[in-house]
Amino acid sequence: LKKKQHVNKTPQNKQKHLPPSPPKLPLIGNLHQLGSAPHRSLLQLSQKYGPVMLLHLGRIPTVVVSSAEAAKDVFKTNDLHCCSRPTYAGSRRLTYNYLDVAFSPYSDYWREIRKICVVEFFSVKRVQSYRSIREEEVAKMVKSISDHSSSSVAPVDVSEMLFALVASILFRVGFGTSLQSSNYKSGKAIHKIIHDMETMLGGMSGAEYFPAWIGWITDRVTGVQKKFDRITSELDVFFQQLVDDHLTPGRKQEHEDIIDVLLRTLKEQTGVVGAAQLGHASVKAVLMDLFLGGIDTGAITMWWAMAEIVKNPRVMKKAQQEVRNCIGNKGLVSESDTEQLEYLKKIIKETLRLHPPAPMILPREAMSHFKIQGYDVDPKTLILVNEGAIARDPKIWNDPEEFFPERFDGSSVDFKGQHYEYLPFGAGRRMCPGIYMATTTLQFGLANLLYWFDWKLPNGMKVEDLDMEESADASLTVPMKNHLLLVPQKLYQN
Ligand code: HEM
Repeated sequence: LKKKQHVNKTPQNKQKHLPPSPPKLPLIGNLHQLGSAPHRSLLQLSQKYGPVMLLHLGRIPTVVVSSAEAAKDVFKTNDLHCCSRPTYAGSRRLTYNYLDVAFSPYSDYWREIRKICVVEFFSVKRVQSYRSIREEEVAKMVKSISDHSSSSVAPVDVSEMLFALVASILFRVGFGTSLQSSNYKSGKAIHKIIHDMETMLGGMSGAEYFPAWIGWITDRVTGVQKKFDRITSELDVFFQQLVDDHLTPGRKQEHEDIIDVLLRTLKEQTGVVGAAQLGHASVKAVLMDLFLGGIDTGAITMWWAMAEIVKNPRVMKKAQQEVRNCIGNKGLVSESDTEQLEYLKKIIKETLRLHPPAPMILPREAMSHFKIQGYDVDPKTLILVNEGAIARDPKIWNDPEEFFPERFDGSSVDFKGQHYEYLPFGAGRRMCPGIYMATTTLQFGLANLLYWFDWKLPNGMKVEDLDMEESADASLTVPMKNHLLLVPQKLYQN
């Protein structure tokens, strides 16, 4: 009998053409080389070992990709071979055993839940339907900055303010509740809990990297697991309460929020009232994605954008002129106005190039054998694409370290996953579904900050003194190391 041929049969070890690897240590492999800012350390390693490297993170073989061509091999040519996510104890607990979208391995379930989310609440129509919420929340932020600036010359903490803005919008759109009425209340509290979760997920726990018995010991020693479990349970109580509230008969509904949409979809799909009970874990898992993926990415992008704008007075002046010419003395920036702000859009693009909030994208896992730039990749290999490094590659970008929004003048490069030199939202089947939701908030929030206020550094600080260092705590997302403190000066009366 002839043996069945598989298209992607894994070659025998000796025939394999594996990517170059830095030397590794027993047991930990190359883990010690990741450091606290993995996108930076991996860039340095790639300068020595090339744009496709094979590392061993403890027991996990990991291919690290740092060039646009290699990223294209991953996200376009071989997307179907590697569109799964690795399964680790931390993400399993967090996602109710992978009932979410972001961490779920590739499966029929993932295809179905992602489709529901994309069609039901990431669509342009649905995002636009939440416009009045964004307008109200931005107006509240403008008012609170105005009140502050009329009574004080002290700086405002722009970072926390932006966390509060994005979280307030997401809480109302997604959860049908206000941030202030939740336990988290402030941008500061939200920032802290998301940061804690992401640092734990980014660093993962010993159990992921080492054989089970050592992992168990390291986790006990570091206390990571205990903290992780505490926060996960706290969030579960919060999400369950939200689901229960939404099921209360006669509940007053401000609009159809994402929980309503999910509960309705579940009911329609099963056709049986009450069967939605079965799917509550799926609803909570999706809420967890929105909580983790939908707040800090946007807040961090606006935080970096404001820092770059203040650091580059030429850019601030040009952006302010644009928005003020467009709005005039109308006294109101509406969301439709922001569509015309071409320079502001380039500022956002440039911010996402120089400071992508998730510079390592999200890890993928190979499902079958395939090749990247001619190198063999085995099934179960972890694949990390260093998007942050590619977006600063001097072979692709002129003066890559400069913040220069004009580099996008007349350029067709966008972040929709077709330009492999620039992938702040990832690409392929796992690409971020929240792009439109995110960019709508970014444009509208920044347009208002630039229309209503001039922004100055505090205490006679010079732009050269503004510390643009990245935070280095091995988290999934990378904010600025220090909070951005700025003095607002109001230009118009509202
Ligand atoms: C500036 C804002 C944002 C950035 C830069 C960003 C970036 C990313 C990146 C890099 C990925 C991984 C893509 C891949 O693996 O190829 C991702 C996935 C994801 N993002 Fe976003 N994101 C943003 C905003 C949002 C928002 C607002 C939401 C929801 C409210 C969201 C929800 C998700 C989800 C659910 C996934 C997982 C998709 C999947 O695995 O199928 N993101 N995002």
